[in-house]
Amino acid sequence: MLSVHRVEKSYRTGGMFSGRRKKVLHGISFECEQGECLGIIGESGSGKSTLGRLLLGIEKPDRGSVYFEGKTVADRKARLGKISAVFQDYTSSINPFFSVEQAIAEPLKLQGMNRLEAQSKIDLLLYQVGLDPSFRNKHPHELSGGEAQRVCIARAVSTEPKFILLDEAVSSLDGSVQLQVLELLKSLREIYGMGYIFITHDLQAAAYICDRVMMIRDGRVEETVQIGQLKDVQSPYAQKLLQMIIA
Ligand SMILES: Nc1ncnc2c1ncn2[C@@H]1O[C@H](COP(=O)(O)OP(=O)(O)OP(=O)(O)O)[C@@H](O)[C@H]1O
Repeated sequence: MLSVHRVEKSYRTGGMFSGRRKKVLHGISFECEQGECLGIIGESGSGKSTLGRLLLGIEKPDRGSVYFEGKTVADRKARLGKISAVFQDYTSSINPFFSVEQAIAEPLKLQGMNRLEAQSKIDLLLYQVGLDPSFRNKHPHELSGGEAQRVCIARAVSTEPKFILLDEAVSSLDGSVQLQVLELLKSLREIYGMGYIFITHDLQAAAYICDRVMMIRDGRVEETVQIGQLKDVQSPYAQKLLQMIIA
């Protein structure tokens, strides 16, 4: 379904005229099946968000390729409405001048849905993410972090994508709100059957929601493991991450 072949990415370092580059991703390959929740975990700076941007097709790899349903994600048509994303920074993810209704309606309009259909879809989505209809006319500054992230999730789900990329989507939320949003993501996955790519530095959150986790270190895949086999990880780095949860 989502297939990544030997992607490499580097960025220029030391200013515009510097020839120096830092390699961030070193030949990463993996696959993610329809309906699967794959966690991508690693320490800060390991390249998780860079990999996420390549999966979304918003940045191109220097080498290698990302295919979704057999087509390259570089082709916007191949991914429009089929892959969506929720980021950590929910406050800047929503246009501050938009009401909740307008924010959720935006991707539906892009898909050509008419106003009447969009209205009933927004009602359903608000209900599914646990927000009552009075939220329709609120603006981002009137929402708590958890409420704003629910709006971002409603918008990401609105086009019924095959995949949602969640980049540190619960990391800024308080413990209990984080758990509520993870529960929400689980229930939406049951309703819509979509897959998640769950990028996080938090192995505990990944263990809660993912079927499988891929651990990356310095831009390389260190180990990939089914959640049920987490305690049997082999590499010292994976064992260290595991120890951090147990401790
Ligand atoms: N646009 C960019 N230009 C230059 N360097 C970049 C760019 N994006 C990322 N990097 C560098 O690539 C490396 C990996 O960054 P990335 O954000 O992918 O890591 P991460 O694992 O998501 O980290 P975090 O958990 O802190 O968000 C870092 O050293 C970062 O400084």
